[in-house]
Amino acid sequence: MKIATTEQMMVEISWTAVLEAPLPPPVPDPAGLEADPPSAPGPAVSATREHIRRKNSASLAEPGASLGVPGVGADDGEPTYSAYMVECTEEMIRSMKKEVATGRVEFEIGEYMSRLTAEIISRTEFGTGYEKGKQIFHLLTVLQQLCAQATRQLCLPGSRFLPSKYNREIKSLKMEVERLLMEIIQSRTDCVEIGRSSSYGNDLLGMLLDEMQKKRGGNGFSLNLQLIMDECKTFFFAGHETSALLLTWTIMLLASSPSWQEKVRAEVREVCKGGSPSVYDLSKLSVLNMVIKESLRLYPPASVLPRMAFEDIKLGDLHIPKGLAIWIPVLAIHHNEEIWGKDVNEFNPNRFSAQSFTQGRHFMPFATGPRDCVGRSFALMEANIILSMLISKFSFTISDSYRHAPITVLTIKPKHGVQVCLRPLEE
Ligand code: HEM
Repeated sequence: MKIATTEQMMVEISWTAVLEAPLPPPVPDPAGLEADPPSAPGPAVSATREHIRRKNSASLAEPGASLGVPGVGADDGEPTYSAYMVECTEEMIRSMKKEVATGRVEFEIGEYMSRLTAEIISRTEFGTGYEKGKQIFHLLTVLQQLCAQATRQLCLPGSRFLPSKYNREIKSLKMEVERLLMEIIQSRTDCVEIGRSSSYGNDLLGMLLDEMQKKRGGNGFSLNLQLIMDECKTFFFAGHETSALLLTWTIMLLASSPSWQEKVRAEVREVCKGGSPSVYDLSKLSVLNMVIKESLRLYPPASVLPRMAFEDIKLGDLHIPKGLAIWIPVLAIHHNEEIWGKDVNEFNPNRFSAQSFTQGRHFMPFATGPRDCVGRSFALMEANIILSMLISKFSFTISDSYRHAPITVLTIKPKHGVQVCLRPLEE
């Protein structure tokens, strides 16, 4: 038996052996691995995440919900996430068409996808307050870039407490973000307190506030505001860049592969008949779904998954001691020739066709187990809607200025962006 001894360092093990090892008992945590305790969400937050997971899965499974009806869902008249997605994509397509009309041909599509997914998550989280939401997310993006800089530098213990220019900048950005978030939260709670509204709203923030209130049994209202603010930030970080990257890489792959682009377009035309996609349509877009999966295999936005062993565990012939930090190398697993075959590095969506594909534990763009992605259905619905709308309005080819340079800093990004040439299609 091999013994992994060094704590807090990356373990070098045979991932194929681990993946083939029988799974330990499923309760309470299938792999005996869990995310760091400090990041574990509280009960109200977990309930909200579960609500989102169910709401998303239900809306994907529910046939007949027309996304074309502006802002209205199929069942209870509340605005649906999908309606926001269609609306925001229509706005982006209109602005792209205007630019094409002025003679512009080349677009750095990553920028557009990043703006679009930020717009969608801002609306989903903050509903009508999304203008302020966008402002918050802009500040969070700057904050994220600043923090990413720190990962590339050698940090001495305790250096984050020094009054350096860098630390002061981070502190003032954090304070500004929290001030804006507090303003939004305060105006919601005020509306309920003075009786102008009976609920905190149908958006993500409203759901969080409702859950917190329920947990307090409706008595008085002293919310854990820090928890709510942290959760708002988590959703933005977790659901913005990952989705933008999925879309950007998929467009790069389709722009480089005219035959797959044509296959997807033909399918979208047949299913959507020239209109906006409905939730019912999405489940029929099988070619597009295969393309999205292959894109997630080749460029999984989350390239590694950090875990910590909470107890001694045995995986195959490998002993993992309690407390060991483990990084699950998703990118390496998705590019393992033993698992995927000789064409592992090629774009071949056919490998995900119903006949040939068994998902197993080898395909994990959204992780697996109890801490998998709660936004999975949301992300897939968003990708299907945006790609089907874009592909029916434009044909795209990869530009000569594109330089293929994926870089990995937790997520996999195109270092120099993805430049594509757009040509509007006849309506
Ligand atoms: C293509 C898009 C996406 C990908 C590839 C992705 C991937 C992942 C992965 C791999 C994890 C697990 C991380 C870990 O355990 O270390 C995760 C967690 C999470 N994701 Fe996503 N995600 C995507 C989109 C979204 C969206 C759109 C949302 C929100 C609407 C979202 C919300 C979350 C949240 C809240 C968690 C933490 C769950 C928990 O800790 O219980 N994700 N995501």
